[in-house]
Amino acid sequence: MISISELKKSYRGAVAVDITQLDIPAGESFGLVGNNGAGKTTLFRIILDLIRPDSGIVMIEGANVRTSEEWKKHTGSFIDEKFLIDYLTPEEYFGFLAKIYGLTDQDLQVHLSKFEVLFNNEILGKRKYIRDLSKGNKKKVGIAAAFIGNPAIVMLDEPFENLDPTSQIHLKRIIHESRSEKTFLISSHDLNHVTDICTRIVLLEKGKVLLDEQVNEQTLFKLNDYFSGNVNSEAT
Ligand SMILES: Nc1ncnc2c1ncn2[C@@H]1O[C@H](COP(=O)(O)OP(=O)(O)OP(=O)(O)O)[C@@H](O)[C@H]1O
Repeated sequence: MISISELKKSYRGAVAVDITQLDIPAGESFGLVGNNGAGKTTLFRIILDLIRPDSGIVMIEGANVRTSEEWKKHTGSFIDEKFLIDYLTPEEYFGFLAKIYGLTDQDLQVHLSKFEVLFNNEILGKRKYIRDLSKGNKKKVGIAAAFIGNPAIVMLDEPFENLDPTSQIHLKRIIHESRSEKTFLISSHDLNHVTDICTRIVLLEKGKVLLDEQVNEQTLFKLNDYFSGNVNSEAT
């Protein structure tokens, strides 16, 4: 369970995140949507203790992320390319993480085999440094890394961005297959994908929760209306 209370973050007086209460139960596939600048990445960064909020608390499994290290053992994430180590090859990077999480070489091979189709023969065995991979392939490395150690919680910021359509489909399959055993937090501008893989959608506007609902047959229509400007905030 992730519990967010009275969370506020502003930059030079401009609100980036303002959330009174948001609870994400274990096993939920939580989708976060919102226009550019709505506060999605800021929220994810605060949850991961990468940014200090002005006020408020984020708890993961009962541990305050600001003061505990405990949550890190069961939280995998990929927010952006800064998570990667550019001067390593993907194999070296995965091996480095495997050591941190106490995986054997065999464990790591089993893990990576789940990403074989997504990797499309472009990631492993290429003797390329991560810095020389395409944006989409870097994203694949980061996503596969987020799953290392079999974390109970996986947070992915815009995972479909820069992936070709085939890779997007493979990534959706990977997420679908592990939905029963993990809590996912996924931000995305792709309304079709996010409503397809998530069980709950939260729409942020100027840092505030504008819509919070279990995905149903109306959700995609509502979101399309909102993003096409057909409704105002109150009507959503
Ligand atoms: N380091 C920073 N300094 C100043 N303002 C910031 C900083 N980081 C974020 N912001 C501001 O906070 C607000 C929320 O930004 P954030 O990146 O969280 O939005 P987002 O929903 O992830 O947007 P996008 O869809 O474009 O990725 C924006 O107004 C942004 O300009």
